[in-house]
Formats: sequence, C-alpha cells, structure tokens
Amino acid sequence: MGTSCGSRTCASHAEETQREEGGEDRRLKDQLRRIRHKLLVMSGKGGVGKSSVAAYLALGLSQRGHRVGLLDADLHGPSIPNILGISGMFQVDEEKNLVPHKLHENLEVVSIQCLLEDPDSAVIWRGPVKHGVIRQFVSEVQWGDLDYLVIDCPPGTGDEPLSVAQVIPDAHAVIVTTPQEVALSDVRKSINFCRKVHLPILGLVENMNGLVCPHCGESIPLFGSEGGKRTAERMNVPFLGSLPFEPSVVEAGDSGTPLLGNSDTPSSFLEKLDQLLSTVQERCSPPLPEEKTEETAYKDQKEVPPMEKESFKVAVPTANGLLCNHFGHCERFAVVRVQEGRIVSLEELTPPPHEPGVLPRWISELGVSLVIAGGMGQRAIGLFQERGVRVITGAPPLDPATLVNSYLQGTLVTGANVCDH
Ligand SMILES: Nc1ncnc2c1ncn2[C@@H]1O[C@H](COP(=O)(O)OP(=O)(O)OP(=O)(O)O)[C@@H](O)[C@H]1O
Repeated sequence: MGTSCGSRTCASHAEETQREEGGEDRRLKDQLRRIRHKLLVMSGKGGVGKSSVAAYLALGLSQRGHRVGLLDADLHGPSIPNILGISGMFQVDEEKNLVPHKLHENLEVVSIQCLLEDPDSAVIWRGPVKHGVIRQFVSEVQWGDLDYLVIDCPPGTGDEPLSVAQVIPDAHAVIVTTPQEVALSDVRKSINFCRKVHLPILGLVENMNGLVCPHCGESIPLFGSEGGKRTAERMNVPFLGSLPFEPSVVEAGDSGTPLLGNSDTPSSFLEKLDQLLSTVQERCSPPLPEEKTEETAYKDQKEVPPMEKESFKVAVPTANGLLCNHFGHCERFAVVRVQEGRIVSLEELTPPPHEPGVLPRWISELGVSLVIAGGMGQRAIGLFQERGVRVITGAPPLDPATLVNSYLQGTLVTGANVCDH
C-alpha cells in the first residue's frame, strides 16, 4: 500500500489504482446490468460437445429473435471460431474496447483465439491471469444490450468456471454431458462444484444421446441411453433435453458452416435442438403462476422489503431443484445460510412426513428466520408467525440460490399466494 512508505508518489499511485479498480467495477456492473441472462456452458469432461452445444444455443436463440453474445472463455482450447467459421482478428475501438465479431444481426462473438496472435494483446488485455482475462472479456467488450450471453468454459471445475461464477454473480450453469457412466461421474462433480460456489444450475443437457439410423430411423445408443436424464433426476437438477449424435454436426463443425434451421434436409439434431431452445427460454423466463392471467399476476406483484439483520437462515421448499409451489407437499427444503449479506452455504434437507403443524416447527428448530415460498396455507403462515419466522409467499419457481440472491439484492418480486387455502 502506498500509505506504508509515506511517500506522496506511492500514496497517489495507490489512489490512482483504487480509482482504476473502482472504474472497472463500475464498468463491469454497468455491462452486466445490460445483459438479461448469462448462461455458463460447462462440462465435467472434455469432448462431450460442450462448445458445439454453446454455439448452437447461441445460434438458435439468436435465430429466435433474441440479441445474443457468445463468449469463448475456453482459454486452453478455444474452438468456437472454428465451429462458426470465424477467422481473423477482432477490431478494437479508440478506447481499446474490443468490438465483438458480428456473425449476423442478432449474434456477436468473442473468442480468445482471435486475440492470441495479436502482438498488442498483452497491452489490451492487461493482467494475463485467467480471472482478469475473463473479467475483461465481460467488462471491456462492447456487448451492448443483450438478452443472452452464452459463455463456453473449458471442461472441468477449474479456474475459469470459478472466475465466471465470481465475476458474474447471476450466471446460470448449463451442464453438458454424454450418456455413458465415465462422463456422468464427472458431471456429478460439476453439479457439486456449482453447489459449492453457489452457481445456480439452469439444467443438464445430454449430448450424443444415440445415433439415428438413416435407414430405419431407430436410435442406436452409441454411449448408452438417458444416463444424463437419470443423473439429473437423482441429483435434483432440471433436465433440459437430449441431442442425438449426428454425423452432419461433425462435418459442419469441421468446415465452419453450422447447421441452420432453414435447410430442407431433415435433421433429428435440429429437431431436438428446437425443443432444447424452448426449454431454455422457459427456464429463463419463469412462467406466471398457474390459474393466473398476465393482468392479475401483475396486479398482485409486490417488492419484498429486506430483513433487518445481515446474517440469517432462509428455507425454500423445492421439487426438482426449483421452488415448489405447494409448501406442504414439497420433496425437499433448501436451507440457505446468509452472512453479512452473502450466501455462505446451501444445504438440501428432506422434511419429516407431512402432518399439520410439523413443518413450521421443524423449520424454526433449524434456526431459520425467513421462508421464501410459492403458495402456503394461512394456518402454516400463522404457525410461522407465532415462532417469529417471516414468510414470503408468491415467489417465482426458480432455484433457491437465485431466489435468495435476488432477495438480498432487493430485486425479488412476488405475486399472489397461489396455494392460499
Ligand atoms: N451431437 C453431436 N453429433 C455429432 N457430433 C458432435 C455432436 N456434438 C459434438 N460433436 C462433435 O464432437 C467433437 C467435440 O465437440 P466439441 O468441441 O463441441 O466438444 P467439447 O466438449 O467442447 O470439447 P473440449 O472442451 O474438450 O474442446 C466435435 O468434432 C464436434 O463436431
């Protein structure tokens, strides 16, 4: 620190560094505010098709009219430019901000590969540490307003996904796997990694799930079948869908001419991709509560005031990893511990069998002081109140970490208590 030597030069240098860091923080926050959904595509193991899934997700979402950014953060083996047929260097504007490659109207791409041969890259991308590079990829690229930023991470649970989780606190993981056991044991590690670093999981994608026979149309299970789906169920993670193995995907990847939805050639890969895209869109924009029209749901919406204390426990009833609307009949409870305004742990617990009055007692004895629920009966609400536990009802069906984070950031908006009986 500059203050330790008492020199004016050192002190002013430290102030300048602090100012720069403050400026970078502001730039990063401003940038993140302009991007609605941040999807981190990761896999426990290499070669499962993670980059292909990231590229096709980005392409597909952009073809559906969304503004999409695709960030190739696979610092060791960037392959997005090859898959999409992008070559050459990126442009840099007067302020040394990187201008992403515009693949078409709605899709912009940035990859480390297009910077590596640039002799000036060290100047533009200061601090050649991975965390710094990823941070700069987000804050110093002219992404503009985006609906989705899809980030392709290297395989494994190393520095890069950790950096993304830290740099982008509201990122969601899309975990890609193939159906065979050797890949699934790695995917379990990825799921545990996400839980450890409180990176919410949007869901699991199973790639190369069978080859569709061109003669009879039957699916040949090249790497086993539906292992990813079973793992998702077992580990309480939403399953987003399967993509088949299709030789044209390899050819398209090798030639840099991705398959497009407007070709006349039938493609089971594109058919399944279409379903996957719909599921991703649905998961990113939670549906309005059942039995509600848009008008009544908005009428019921309210902002939630924060807790007075900074350290407390929150319980969220869940099913399949998401908030469950029916409080008394949920599969599990996520108990989230918050300290000094940040999530420090998340534990999933199985509740005792449902009987009137049991859950409020069990939850309050866990030391919980806030319950975030979808629907809850008045009797249970009353029992919580007697025990000094605050209840928020009408929360959307999202995963517990996202709900608690938005509560902490003051952005949790609730609708009506849909199970009020
Ligand atoms: N559904 C699919 N059908 C056929 N080939 C596929 C499919 N998905 C990916 N591939 C092919 O598999 C190979 C590996 O894919 P990709 O580079 O996307 O994997 P990856 O998991 O990102 O690998 P890594 O991160 O280890 O570089 C590529 O040749 C790609 O074209």
